[in-house]
Amino acid sequence: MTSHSLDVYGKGTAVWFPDVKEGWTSAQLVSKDVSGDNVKLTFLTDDGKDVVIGTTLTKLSKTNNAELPPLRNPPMLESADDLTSLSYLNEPAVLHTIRTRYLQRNIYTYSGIVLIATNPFQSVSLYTQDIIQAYSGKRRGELEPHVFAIAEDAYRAMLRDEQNQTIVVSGESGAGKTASAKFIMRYFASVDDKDRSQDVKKSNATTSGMSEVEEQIMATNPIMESFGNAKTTRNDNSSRFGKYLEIQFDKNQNIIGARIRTYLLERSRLVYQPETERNYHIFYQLCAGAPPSEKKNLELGDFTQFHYLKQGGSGTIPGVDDAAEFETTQKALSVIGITIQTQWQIFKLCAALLHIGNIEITESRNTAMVSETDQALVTATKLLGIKTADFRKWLVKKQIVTKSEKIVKDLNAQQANVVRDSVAKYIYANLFDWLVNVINESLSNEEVAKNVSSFIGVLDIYGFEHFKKNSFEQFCINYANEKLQQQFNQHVFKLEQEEYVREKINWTFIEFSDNQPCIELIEGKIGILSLLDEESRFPAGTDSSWCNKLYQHFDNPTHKKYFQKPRFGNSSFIISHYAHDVEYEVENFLEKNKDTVPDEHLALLKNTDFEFLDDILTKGSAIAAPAAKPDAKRSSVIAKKPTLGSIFKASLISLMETINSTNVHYIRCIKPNEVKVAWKFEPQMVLSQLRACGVLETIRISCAGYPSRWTFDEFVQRYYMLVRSKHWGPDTKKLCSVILDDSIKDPDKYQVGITKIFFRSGMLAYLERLRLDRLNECVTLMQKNMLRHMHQKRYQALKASTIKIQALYRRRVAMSELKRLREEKAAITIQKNWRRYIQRKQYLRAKKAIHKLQTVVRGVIARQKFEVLCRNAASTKIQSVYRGWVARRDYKMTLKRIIYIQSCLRRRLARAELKALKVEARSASHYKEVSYKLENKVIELTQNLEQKSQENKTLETKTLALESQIKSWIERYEKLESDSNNFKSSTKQNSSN
Ligand SMILES: Nc1ncnc2c1ncn2[C@@H]1O[C@H](COP(=O)(O)OP(=O)(O)OP(=O)(O)O)[C@@H](O)[C@H]1O
Repeated sequence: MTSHSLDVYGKGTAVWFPDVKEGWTSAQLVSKDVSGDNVKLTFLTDDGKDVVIGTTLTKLSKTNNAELPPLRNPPMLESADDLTSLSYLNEPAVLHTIRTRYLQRNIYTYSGIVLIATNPFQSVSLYTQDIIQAYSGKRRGELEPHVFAIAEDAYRAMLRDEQNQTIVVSGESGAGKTASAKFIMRYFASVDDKDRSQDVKKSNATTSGMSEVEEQIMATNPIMESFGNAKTTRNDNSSRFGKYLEIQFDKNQNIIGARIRTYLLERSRLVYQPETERNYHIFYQLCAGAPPSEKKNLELGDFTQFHYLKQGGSGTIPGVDDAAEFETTQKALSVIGITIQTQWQIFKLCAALLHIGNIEITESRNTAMVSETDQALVTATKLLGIKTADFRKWLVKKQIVTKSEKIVKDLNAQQANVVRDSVAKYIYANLFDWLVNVINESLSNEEVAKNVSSFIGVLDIYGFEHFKKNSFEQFCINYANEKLQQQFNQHVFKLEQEEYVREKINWTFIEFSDNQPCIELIEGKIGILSLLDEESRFPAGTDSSWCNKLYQHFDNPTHKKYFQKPRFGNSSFIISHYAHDVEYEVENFLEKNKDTVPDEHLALLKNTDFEFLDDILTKGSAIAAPAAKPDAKRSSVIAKKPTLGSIFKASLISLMETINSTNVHYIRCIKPNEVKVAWKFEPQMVLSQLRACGVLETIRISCAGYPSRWTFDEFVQRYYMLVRSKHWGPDTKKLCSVILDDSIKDPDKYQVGITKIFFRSGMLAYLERLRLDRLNECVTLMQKNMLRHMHQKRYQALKASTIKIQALYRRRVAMSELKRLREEKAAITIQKNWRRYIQRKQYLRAKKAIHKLQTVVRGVIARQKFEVLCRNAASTKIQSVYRGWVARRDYKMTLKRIIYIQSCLRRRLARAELKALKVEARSASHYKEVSYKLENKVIELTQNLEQKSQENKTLETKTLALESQIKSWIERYEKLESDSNNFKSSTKQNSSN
């Protein structure tokens, strides 16, 4: 973890403070006070508490700012799928990222070359055939982090580099190692590699889509789990052994075989299980699933019948049907090629072990006793094919061989129990080894071995363990983890430095705390293990004598860093492992290390009538001591039986040789909570595992170098805005240099390689802050421009609207003007017509007046004539004619009056109508129509006028006719007058005559 200058701690800076419950809690710097040498920083935590840090600049520079809280990453990095892309690579950042992702249901996260897998404790849909196919052919990083990506990576590396591969899966019990290893196996067995030529693809595929050998490899899982897994408090299906499975490929990349190597099977479980735990599954399966006849033969009953099965008090596992599991185991054994007959021999041996456990050992006067008729003893020896009496004898007695004689001594009950259990453990361990051997022979025979071109190994091994009470098992497990951690560190640094060299950047060797001294302390020539072996070989050796030797050798300043004697007591020692200090109780170390079975029992077992037992003892032992190099000086009996410690050391050395000859990939499984509840994240628990699996240590080490690296393209894409646009161009490397020169003043903070830029820790966060500031500036500028643009748009819209309104208004005014003009024109026309009409009327009136005058004149004349006629006593005819004329004239007058009145009426009507039409015409919408109407009215009126004039003409003609008649009447009247005159004159003459 690198420290950061005080400048980085600006107001608002997010940091982390340790928290008892959450591991770390986030806080923000709310005030920073630097006066002279004094520094006062006040932080406000997320849960509302103030934290004040008061220090001095001198102190800070001395401690390299160690007092300052670790910095929190910018939000965009906080759920990064690779921890190495975090700018501040510190413990809280790592924890927070894994936690954030886990709560987002992302169980996988990369930490550089490591895949961190956080157990979901729930079935997740991440392992379907579609997903398997999706990862096929993809490079790591192309898709979300996944166990398949690691498997694919290993496969591709094997093809590309023609190098064997190893995937190391580690983690504490229940973290998901076996689950991950099985997903990897399934991936290889069922992936359909697109790059593989069609003719070699799964040529001998079965109905499952897998080849026969792939099915066999998958079948190893139920077998190994039945015989090597058990229910523990931490995991219902806990593997009680380490396993390295080599999946073997031929030159066509077909899986052609497999080979299993196992490590340190927990033998003690066979004879003792802590509360709530179980023995190996196979025993419960056998009791639940064996047919009645077999049960009878093997004298089996319910599991509660057996001491070795009922000590934990937990015979069943929720959700697990042991009888059904028994069937699965049998099927798997058949798939591997173990005949039904052999299978029942295996089960017979298992039954015999259960009966051994039931042999009752009593004690009398400090001497162990076993009844001759003990049913369990009889059944066990019957099933094992050994002599009951001999077996009984060597259960309660032991033989001490000296140079001169053999002495037989009684054992007490406790010792006898140890002997009984050691025989059972020995047989079971050999059975287990034999099974592994058979599986290997079946999956990788000589023929296969000849064609193996490369392999991918999957190491499913127990992670670092530290409990309240730690014993031999934890010691071996932690020793293995020390070895693996060393390999991991070396690998990471090798890779790291290879990359620095490849990228041609200046680098100095990064110092890291190598755990070699700790390994040396354990496995060295005069190390803890060799002292243990030595003590185990001494007949008088005890745990405490061994412990004292340890103190003598290692409780000194030279070893202080890795070995300590506890302050109280003399029965334990502390080893400072890379992950944790662990205190080991020495009790039973020797016993467990020796794991001895008395020679008498060995001999007895060797002489068995049960051929299968003989077979497993021969083959099993062969595996159990592969690399043991017995010391020739030691007694022959002991030399034959290497200690468990030496076996483990030898197998571990061999494993490390294998691993070191391969290209290694790492999966660290994390158990997020103790109660096995889905999606529950207990930060403290995860933190301790991250420490234990070396993730935090690796991160700490990688921070010493250049932990963050970006390709030029990636870098330019994210940070191009940090420089002016005139620098932007297609040459990304050049642009990177410009950005870096401009942004980072201290050249030690980064290095430019051939394809990448390497940054010191914290630099990305710094660049992110610059980027954010720049974006904020841009945002302000954009806001300004946007506001201008918006106002401009609004102004333009307003202007356009105003112009439109103005145009509309003008149009409306013009329209009304037009309307007015049109109305005016119509009025003029009406007036013109009206005037014409009036003129016509006047003319007619004048004409009528003339006629009237004429009539009057004529009347006067006629009247004068009539008067003359009257006066002259005109004839009655003339008078009557005259009266008739008067009557006609009156009639005519009346008629004319009527006509006049009618025309007046019509005129009034026309005027009213015209007025109405005018009103109508004034309405805008009907203007045209009304004007048409008016025109029509005018036309109609004109027509009326014409009709009237026609009528007038008729009247005129009639008047003329009347005039001519009057004329004729006048003429006749004049004639009549002349006649009357003539008549008068004749009358006068006559009278004169
Ligand atoms: N990826 C996963 N998806 C769903 N469940 C899982 C996953 N990984 C682990 N588990 C669950 O966690 C349980 C414990 O896992 P597993 O047995 O693999 O742990 P382990 O690390 O091998 O433990 P041990 O060291 O005790 O053998 C499994 O039985 C399974 O229920």
